[in-house]
Amino acid sequence: MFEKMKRWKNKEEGYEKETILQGPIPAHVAIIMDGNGRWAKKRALPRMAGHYEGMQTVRKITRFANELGVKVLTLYAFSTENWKRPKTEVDYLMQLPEQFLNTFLPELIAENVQVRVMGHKDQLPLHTLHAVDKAIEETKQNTGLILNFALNYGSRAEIVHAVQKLVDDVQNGTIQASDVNEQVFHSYLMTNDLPDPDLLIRTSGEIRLSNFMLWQLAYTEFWFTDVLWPDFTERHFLQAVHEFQQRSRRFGGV
Ligand SMILES: CC(C)Oc1ccc(CN(CCC(N)=O)C(=O)c2cnn(Cc3ccccc3)c2-c2ccc3sccc3c2)cc1
Repeated sequence: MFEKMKRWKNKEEGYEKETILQGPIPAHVAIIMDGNGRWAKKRALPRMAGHYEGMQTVRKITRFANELGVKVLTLYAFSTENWKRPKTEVDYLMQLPEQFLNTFLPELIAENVQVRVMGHKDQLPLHTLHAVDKAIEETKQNTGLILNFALNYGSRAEIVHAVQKLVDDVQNGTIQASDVNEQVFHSYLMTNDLPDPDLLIRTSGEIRLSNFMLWQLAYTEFWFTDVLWPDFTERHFLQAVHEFQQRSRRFGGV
């Protein structure tokens, strides 16, 4: 009994922030944020309540990742195509970024966070686009955590677009076909000035990549959890980082 208790205690201790800070902190964490709708349904709430709670979790985890010393946090708001959603929900979703930035931008600036967008922001409604461009502009000098939102992002489209640009450059003589290697190819991707993710987290029990960063995740540790995104806490984030530390220790070993 005592042994069991001790093991359980150690398990608990494994996730203390102080313990985690003694090990390697993943420089780039990518999160597929999934489960807002299910969270709302479980509580017989409208789906928008799930998105609102999901946005609160974005705020909480951004703050915590920055505290831990994570360098890049890439967030993919995994959402089925908007055309499948009722108009009220799409309208709500499109105003959520402004609400998020209006209340959180001052804190992001104070925390030296740099807001970035990866993907096609031009398809956002003008009012959303203005809020996003303002946040990018007002934080681009910051040198702390890079908060990178994947918007209207698809990895295969990103790779095809990189190939198209590469072919153009070979044809117009900018580079020789023989010069092309993995580093050159990476420079044509949207993440060309970011390190590959060290840790990928996906919530709500889905075990899929959903066309997300397929090239960049080649050597990334994956951590899946049944926890729904609105229920995701700093403690879950610590569990994922602890797991990452356990694995990278083995990676170092033979
Ligand atoms: C710089 C950043 C703050 O600005 C933007 C951020 C995102 C978008 C694109 N966007 C909303 C519009 C759309 N494409 O549906 C989504 O990707 C999308 C789809 N579901 N959810 C709900 C959700 C909320 C929280 C977690 C997962 C999903 C979101 C969504 C809406 C508002 C916020 S705020 C922080 C995250 C977030 C996510 C546009 C601008």
